Amino acid sequence: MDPSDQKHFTAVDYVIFAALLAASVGIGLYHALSGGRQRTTQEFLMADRSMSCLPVSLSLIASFQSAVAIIGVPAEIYTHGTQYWFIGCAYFLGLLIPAHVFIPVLYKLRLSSVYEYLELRFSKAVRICGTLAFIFQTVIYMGICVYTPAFALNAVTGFELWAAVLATGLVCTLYTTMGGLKAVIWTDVFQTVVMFAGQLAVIVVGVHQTGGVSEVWRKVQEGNRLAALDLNPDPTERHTFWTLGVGGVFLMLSLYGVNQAQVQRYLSARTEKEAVRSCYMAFPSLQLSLALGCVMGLVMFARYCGEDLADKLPTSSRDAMVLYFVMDMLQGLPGLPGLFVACLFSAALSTISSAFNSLATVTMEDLVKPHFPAMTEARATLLSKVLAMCYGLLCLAMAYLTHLMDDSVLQVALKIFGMVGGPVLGLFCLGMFFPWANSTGALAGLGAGLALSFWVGIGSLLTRSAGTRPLPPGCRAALLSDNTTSAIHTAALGNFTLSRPSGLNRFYSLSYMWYSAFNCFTVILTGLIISFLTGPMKEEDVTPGTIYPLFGKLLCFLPEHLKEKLCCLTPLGQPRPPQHKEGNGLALPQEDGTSQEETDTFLPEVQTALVEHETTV
Ligand SMILES: O=C(O)CCCC[C@@H]1SC[C@@H]2NC(=O)N[C@@H]21
Ligand code: NA
Repeated sequence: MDPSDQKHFTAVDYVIFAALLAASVGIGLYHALSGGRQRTTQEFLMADRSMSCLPVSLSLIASFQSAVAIIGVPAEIYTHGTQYWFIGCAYFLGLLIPAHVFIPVLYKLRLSSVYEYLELRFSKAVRICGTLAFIFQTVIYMGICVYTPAFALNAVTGFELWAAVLATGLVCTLYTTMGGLKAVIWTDVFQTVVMFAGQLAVIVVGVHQTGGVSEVWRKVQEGNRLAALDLNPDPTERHTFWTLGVGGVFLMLSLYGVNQAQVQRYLSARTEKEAVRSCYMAFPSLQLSLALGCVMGLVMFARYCGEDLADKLPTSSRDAMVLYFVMDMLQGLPGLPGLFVACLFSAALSTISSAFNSLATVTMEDLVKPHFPAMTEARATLLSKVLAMCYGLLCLAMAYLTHLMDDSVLQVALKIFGMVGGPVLGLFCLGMFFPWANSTGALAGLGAGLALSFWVGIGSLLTRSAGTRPLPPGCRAALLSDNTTSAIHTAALGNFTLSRPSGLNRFYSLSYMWYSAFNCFTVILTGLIISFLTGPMKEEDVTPGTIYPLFGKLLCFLPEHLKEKLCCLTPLGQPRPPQHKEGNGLALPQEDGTSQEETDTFLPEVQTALVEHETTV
């Protein structure tokens, strides 16, 4: 890249970027010195369960909208067209099911770690496996999130790579360690606003500099970037309505239904209704952030017509190109490049802080506290803070590994969610919807799910399965300028049919958008088969409140007596006929027989069961 193309920041830009970091630290400091001053784990990890739905809903967006999406979505649209936008269809069920299936079950159990559910429903071993899977997935994902903004910045502006990574990591560790979940949620709110502002600025300036909306629309149409509804049922087709709209639902459920970072936000809400409302309020913000990313990609296409700017960039990665486009648009408008960089780092910080905090929570609740029940509050809180710091340093190391991957960062992130989040989602579905499932089945299911998902995931990396090659560059204006160019493009389009993979290669070329669904079903199927082979659980052996009567709801048209016969169809929260269970089984009668619906508070018998269970362990 010749020096004339190097984009530079003005002093104003650095001031805006520094102001963002300072504001985040300020919010963290405020929550460290106000309220209960983060002296208990209930406050540090659960925000005293006092949050209202607005900050929770914005924090839900921020947790999984990082620089990966800010850079990755425009790069995706630029390269492959707007097919990816259909993932927005997955947001309906992707948020409705968490709101009406997962939250009602998880909220009433008043957990701190979502993996406590796995012990209540199955066994301690299943809980530990779920926790370890989550830690593995989140540490890798954090690495990508820290590395992405720093790498993109460095590629375009020469901004010192490791200075940016360290700045991000340290600032984030600082305010997360000081202010706990309250600080993380309120910085998420602030950072989400900065994120939207930065993307909007680029779009407005970009459209203006590319000749206005009609000009952008014309070029985008000619470059055939506007994807039609692709109903191709082929599961190896990378992006179709089915892989994005249906496969995407399972991706959303693994994140917004059972991921610790999101569940912790639901559980930090004042009441269950506030938690459900925050899910509904997340919907428009999610659609807005998806739209901003896609429109930014279209404007970028109208500007460069699909060229890869190889002569201007040291790397052919489309991700870096997005930053080049932004600096190209905002150059000469002092403060705006700084705003966009602030937007990029806001996206990264809000995701990384959520990851730190949720990692510290599950490590404390699932791995430490069960072995040190007598630990004092002060020591537990101190240990939580030390953990947040250790995870911060660990993710800087993961950032280094990330730059070894040459795939688009969005693709890598979504693959990780599918490979690990999918099996964990399957574990929770097995537990909530199938009362017969036992812990042997759950462990076998999780093992099968992870084994298969890594086989497919690594297989697809090794075979570099063709997948969908990028659409050819070019807007008609460029084409018409030179007949030979159009001849070359026609030729390129001509042999554009993909070589149909066969046999095992077909298995490896399964679209990464199907990983979540595929792995989820593998876990459920294997889990049920093993459970029936090793003696299915009886309804009365299952801990009260850990089952969601899915079939009861689906078959609500059946007469009551038939439902009773099918055992698991007692609707959620109906008083169970009193029965006594000897031994250390978790099943205990509900003394007062109140329906769970009425009690938004902790189920007393589950509390005693858990304590009893732990003392006998
Ligand atoms: O942006 C990231 O850090 C991760 C990539 C996006 C994760 C998924 S994609 C569907 C859903 N919508 C979002 O905004 N994030 C999640
Ligand atoms: Na974020």
